Amino acid sequence: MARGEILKKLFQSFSRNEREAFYAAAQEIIEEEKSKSHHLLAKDLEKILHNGNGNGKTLASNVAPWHQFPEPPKDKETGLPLLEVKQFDLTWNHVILSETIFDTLNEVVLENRKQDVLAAHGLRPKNKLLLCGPPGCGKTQTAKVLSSVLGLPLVYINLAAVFSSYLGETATNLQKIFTYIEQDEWVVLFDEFDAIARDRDTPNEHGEVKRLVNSLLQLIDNTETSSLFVAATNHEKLLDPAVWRRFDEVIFFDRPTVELRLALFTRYLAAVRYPKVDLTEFVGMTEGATGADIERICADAMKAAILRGDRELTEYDLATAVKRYLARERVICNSTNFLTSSSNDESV
Ligand SMILES: Nc1ncnc2c1ncn2[C@@H]1O[C@H](COP(=O)(O)OP(=O)(O)OP(=O)(O)O)[C@@H](O)[C@H]1O
Repeated sequence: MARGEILKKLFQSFSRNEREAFYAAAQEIIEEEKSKSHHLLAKDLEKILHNGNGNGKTLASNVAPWHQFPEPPKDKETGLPLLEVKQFDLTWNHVILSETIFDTLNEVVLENRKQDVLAAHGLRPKNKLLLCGPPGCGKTQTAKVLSSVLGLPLVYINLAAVFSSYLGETATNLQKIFTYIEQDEWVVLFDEFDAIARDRDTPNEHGEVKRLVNSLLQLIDNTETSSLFVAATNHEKLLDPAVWRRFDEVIFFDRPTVELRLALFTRYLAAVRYPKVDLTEFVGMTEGATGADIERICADAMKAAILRGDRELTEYDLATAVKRYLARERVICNSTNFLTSSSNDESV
């Protein structure tokens, strides 16, 4: 329909208070912008239409849900979905990162937002990121924030689940995933990227696995969508160095420094008052803790204060929570040492 006609429909439906007709006309405008490849404008309009003034209420709450994502593909053997689609409403305040990582990610966001401008100069944005580092240091959280700030849904793919015991089936699963992804624009998170390399050390399988990694990276390179691909791994050393080179950016999420631990404590205690607590003491006691550890310590301390009926957190609450964390770490460390030494004994 000509643009003038759609605009007339939009205005008429508004003046007659016909919500469904208004919604339909607005949707037509969004589709028209998409067909002109004005994807960012279309996304912005969609957001305004569906989230209104940010109070979470949908304009057309009595109409069908705004965005029905297509049904995810499933693994033939297990019948389990190969991916999940999620939407988040997070900002950069929801992840505590070093300045260097933040700057790199900001650059990636800018390039992806302005991909039309780059394309006009024959350039493409960085769209393949490899996030490495120990568990609980914010890799998944970063992918969620990236999807939020780019205004795109997050497609979550756990590669450990995709890698079927039959390698042939794995290739089919990857193909199914990319057929799905090509239907729209997303941030795509391949979690446990090392699953490709893990437990497959027989010479034959190794060659096969290499082919799979290459085919996955080729699928990413050749995809028609302008999605952002993020791979995350806790075991980057298991990956072939040649794989690293295929990513536009490799970002290492290390355990947080003193400054970052202080920022994490401050972030995760934001909901309570603690005027008599000196956080630096606890920051010092938690060297080696991850973001997830500090989040748990803060939650434990806050729960203790709340259940006691206090509105203020005390030194004692935090000290108890930190001690509990340290004890837990000792248990984990001892049992890992025990498991390692007994497996060494067996091999002797
Ligand atoms: N840098 C961080 N800033 C803010 N929160 C963090 C950070 N790191 C971890 N967290 C908190 O810990 C939770 C777990 O972290 P996340 O899942 O992002 O870790 P991960 O590195 O992806 O670990 P895994 O490899 O086990 O998936 C997050 O949901 C978040 O609440």
